[in-house]
Amino acid sequence: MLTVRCETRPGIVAGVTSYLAEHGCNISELSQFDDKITGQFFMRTVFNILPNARASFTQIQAGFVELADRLGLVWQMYEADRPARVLIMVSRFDHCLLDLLYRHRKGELNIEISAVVSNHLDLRPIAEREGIRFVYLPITQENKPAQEAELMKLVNETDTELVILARYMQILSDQLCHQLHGRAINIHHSFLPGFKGAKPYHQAFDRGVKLIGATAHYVTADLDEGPIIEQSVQPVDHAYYPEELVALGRDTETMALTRAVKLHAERRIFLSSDKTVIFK
Ligand SMILES: Nc1nc2c(c(=O)[nH]1)N[C@@H](CN(C=O)c1ccc(C(=O)N[C@@H](CCC(=O)O)C(=O)O)cc1)CN2
Repeated sequence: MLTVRCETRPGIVAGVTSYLAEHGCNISELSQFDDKITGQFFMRTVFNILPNARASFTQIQAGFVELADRLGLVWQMYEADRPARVLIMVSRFDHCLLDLLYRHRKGELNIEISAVVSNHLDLRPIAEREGIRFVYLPITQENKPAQEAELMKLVNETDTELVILARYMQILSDQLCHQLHGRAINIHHSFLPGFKGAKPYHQAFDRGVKLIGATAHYVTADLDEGPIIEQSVQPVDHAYYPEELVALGRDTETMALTRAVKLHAERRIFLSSDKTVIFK
């Protein structure tokens, strides 16, 4: 797989596809977007190296540098089926963790789970039952910097590519958000931009909405403001009390988060300033 982003200009698609064809590759998937507002160009290509190709993946990767520099590309080339290494952060709610573990076990998510990290012990049995390392990092205002440093040490030691906040209920510091820029996904239990912060289902009940939802987004220092990846909604009516909205919300949350993780793991998402470009 090859992902590319750059200032838009003629000849990028032709240059890239010609290079791959000349090196004995067959393109099986190609998506592109030319953002006329930002002047940015995005492309994702899936290709296979034909049996009679004279170049190996490593040689194709190395040979691409000259073309990429000439076209001013920001690019990455991957072994398409290499799983993305993820670390899952949880607090006390288990529904998003259980759904991710189930989809992973069923082979629906091309991920490798390096650890489950929590500020509570409630969900340790779930992780241990799956044979996944569980790391307990309780958070207080006093120990937050030290605990976040422990988290980053774990992220680096395990070569984690994506941190998933699966209803993790502590606010990450600005420094940690900067360190995890573009590689931390949170599930917010409302249809953003509505009902930010804590207790969105009670806010929804008080407002009398007819739809509730959940939003998976990249984590930024601005709470619930990160670039949106996936949203899911469900119809409700006057008969849904807050506890019923919470119960229904478990469906929208798991659906939005799992889809977002799948899109990230398949390298289908590009960050474009404070928004996303996604090739589904
Ligand atoms: N820097 C960020 N950190 C986190 C974000 C984010 O968008 N940016 N999202 C949250 C998840 N979340 C909403 O989706 C959320 C979680 C917790 C709170 C909150 O007020 N927490 C209290 C403590 C609550 C507790 O201990 O149970 C607090 O931290 O003071 C608001 C929103 C995850 N982190």
